[in-house]
Amino acid sequence: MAGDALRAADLPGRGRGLLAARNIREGEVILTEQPLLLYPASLASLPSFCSACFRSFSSAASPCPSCRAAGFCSPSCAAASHPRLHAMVAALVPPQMLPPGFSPDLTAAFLSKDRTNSFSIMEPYRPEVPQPLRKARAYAVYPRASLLNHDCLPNACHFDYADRPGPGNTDIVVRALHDITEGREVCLSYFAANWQYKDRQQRLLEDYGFRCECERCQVESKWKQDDDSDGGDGDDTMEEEEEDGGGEGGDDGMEQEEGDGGSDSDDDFPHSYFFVRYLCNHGECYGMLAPLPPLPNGEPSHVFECNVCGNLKNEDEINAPDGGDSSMAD
Ligand SMILES: C[S@@+](CC[C@H](N)C(=O)[O-])C[C@H]1O[C@@H](n2cnc3c(N)ncnc32)[C@H](O)[C@@H]1O
Repeated sequence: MAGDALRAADLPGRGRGLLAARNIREGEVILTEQPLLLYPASLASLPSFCSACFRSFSSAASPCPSCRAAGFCSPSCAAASHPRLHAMVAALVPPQMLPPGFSPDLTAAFLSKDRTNSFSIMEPYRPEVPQPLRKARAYAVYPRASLLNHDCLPNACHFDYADRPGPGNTDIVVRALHDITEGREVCLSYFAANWQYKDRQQRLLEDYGFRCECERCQVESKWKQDDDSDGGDGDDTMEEEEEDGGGEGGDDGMEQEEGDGGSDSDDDFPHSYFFVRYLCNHGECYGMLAPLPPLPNGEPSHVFECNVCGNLKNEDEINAPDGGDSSMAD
């Protein structure tokens, strides 16, 4: 598809955001870019992943000769960013000026607190690992993707392919969930789309500093107060706290209260189509199902890919009465 799909704009009450610079087709890759900044999610994650490329180790790691905390999967990674950071800090700042205990890894841990602009690069999905225990291996800030605002009914979602061989494994790929008209804002959901209203609002206020007034929140704010039983969530977008032991889980609450005034009529739950079509029901991954890019002849692919478990689903299965809880990958 020709032409840049996105343009940045100042949006009242939302800071900057990205608008569709032209009509965008469902499944289109609307943005692919390299991180501006990439750092480990926590010191604890360092032994599991290469500290330069963030791929899982397939053989024994070579420890960083400077800090011994980090490890590398190959000589080229060992010569890459992390050792250069040690050297740069040493060259720029005389050792006596460094605060006690300073290390690049500590710096990375501080950077990981910058929650609002970072995307989590998650551990690979494994069905046996419950979503609350799935951790980020790294955080990444991207020049343009970090301008994407949140909507609880997003029109795009992002993919990362951290263990993919070759260059670009930490690039972000943003795809359109459905057709987007020129001029519309392109938004992601900053966490799994099935979170309950109160959990969404709490997270967005506490971690991102705003009260969400999207179309979905306007409807759901009128619903009976959600149960207070869990703060469940399964965040994989703009990054997730790791050190607090998780505490976030895939919340299966398709959330309207049942009984006691709750009703599942279309009037009360006008966005049910969104969850049927775009929420992955494979295992408990709660990822977004985004159509694959359009075919060379411009036709929609009719195949959807989950951005968490990688499951592929035919549109026919999604439209099946049982929601098609099987997959092309199975
Ligand atoms: C990743 S940044 C997105 C880019 C940001 N708007 C900017 O100007 O840099 C996340 C921040 O954008 C703002 N934001 C994102 N979605 C929003 C929304 N739906 N309504 C209001 N503000 C939003 C919040 O300030 C949030 O902390």
